[in-house]
Amino acid sequence: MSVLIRESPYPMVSIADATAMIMERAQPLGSEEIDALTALGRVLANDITAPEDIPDVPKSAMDGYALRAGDSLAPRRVVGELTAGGPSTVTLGPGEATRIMTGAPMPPGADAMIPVEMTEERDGMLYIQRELKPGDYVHVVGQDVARGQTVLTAGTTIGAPEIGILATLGITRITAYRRPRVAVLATGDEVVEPSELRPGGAVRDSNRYTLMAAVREAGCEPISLGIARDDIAVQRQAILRGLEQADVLITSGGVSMGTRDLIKPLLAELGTVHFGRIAFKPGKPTTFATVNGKLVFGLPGFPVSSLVSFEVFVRPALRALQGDARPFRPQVTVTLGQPVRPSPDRPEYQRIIVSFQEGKLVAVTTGSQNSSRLLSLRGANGLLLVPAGDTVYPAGSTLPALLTGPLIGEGTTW
Ligand SMILES: Nc1nc2c(c(=O)[nH]1)N[C@H]1C(S)=C(S)[C@@H](COP(=O)(O)OP(=O)(O)OC[C@H]3O[C@@H](n4cnc5c(N)ncnc54)[C@H](O)[C@@H]3O)O[C@H]1N2
Ligand code: MOO
Repeated sequence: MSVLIRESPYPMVSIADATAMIMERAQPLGSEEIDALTALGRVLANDITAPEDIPDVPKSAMDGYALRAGDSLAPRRVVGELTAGGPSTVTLGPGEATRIMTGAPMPPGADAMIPVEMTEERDGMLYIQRELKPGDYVHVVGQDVARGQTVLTAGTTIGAPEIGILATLGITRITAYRRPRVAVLATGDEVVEPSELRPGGAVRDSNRYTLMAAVREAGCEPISLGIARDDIAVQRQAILRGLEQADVLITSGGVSMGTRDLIKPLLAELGTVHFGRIAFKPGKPTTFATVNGKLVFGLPGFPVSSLVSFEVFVRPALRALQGDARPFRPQVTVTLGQPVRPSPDRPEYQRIIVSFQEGKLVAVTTGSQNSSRLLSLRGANGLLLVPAGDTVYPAGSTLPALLTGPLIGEGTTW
């Protein structure tokens, strides 16, 4: 029979030290050329400079008439019509105007335009109701983008506007950081596939599916390594298989003090364990190692500990590996909408719902913060940073929080 070890050989590190140990090893993986117009969610590896002015010629900003401002209020002869994309057939002389539509290039000779609402046209003549200055209602060359301007910087995550900017400039290929492949392994004799018949006392594997979804949300490619039972040879083989296929390995379970908690000794055998315990709740036994330069995270088995440890320690690393210039979630100050009891021995990341109310970010917790209660993460858009202690924080006091999802609000009210 194996023996229970009474004291962990791993020193308890602080959240800040754990983060520093991870982030110094989370360097971008390299880059590749990809299609720009389908690059949603990818991270740019190079700055993008505009190769041309947008617009490249002066254009009409409205539907109306192009004319010469110097002709003042005198009626003009209407000599043609210009549409966006149509042929440019007109050159304006003094006393002349041409109909022009929004987005059509200004004709030679014209220096302003007037919207149709400010005009009348009778018998081929244009009458205008106000004086114009040169440049009025004209979209000038380079007004939207100037040639040579840096329009996007390395480390930017491509969203819808960035795709539009690239399309506008005719940039159809970009260099993006490679997306990390992340292998996820569940461990435990009691853990079964959610689709299997569950023997009494067994636990369905929620962690692997939760973590793979979180990996995808973090912009990476998840690889499932299945469930490894609590056997050192089986787990060793699964870890090695994961490291062959992936850039990062995440395991779930088997990191605390039980006789079947095999992950820490295995990682120590295969590589270097940088820390094996964090003064942090939920997720004290979270373990970080490197094996042949690859990052390995041993996350706890409790479902909440697993996902909160992922959010706090793994996600920033995954964002940094793909070159994100801002790998961390934003930290804000929230006002408590209810009293909050701290954990006596460890700083705790309580799951909260943050909403914007009367000019303040107000946080309420998601109910019981038990490490096994996955419902405490349902609907949460933040993690409240509660320092260790004995004194309850009353409603109305303020604490720092990480925003992990969109703020709750009522939409626009004017
Ligand atoms: N004597 C001590 N015991 C424990 C300590 C300690 O310091 N001393 N730490 C506790 C803390 S804190 C945590 S967190 C847990 C984490 O333990 P493990 O990572 O070893 O997790 P397991 O024992 O394997 O499992 C814990 C719990 O989670 C369930 N589980 C496991 N895998 C999955 C999965 N894939 N999907 C869903 N649920 C899963 C498992 O059945 C257990 O109920 O240790 C404390 N113990
Ligand atoms: O760190 Mo454990 O997650 O407190 O239960």
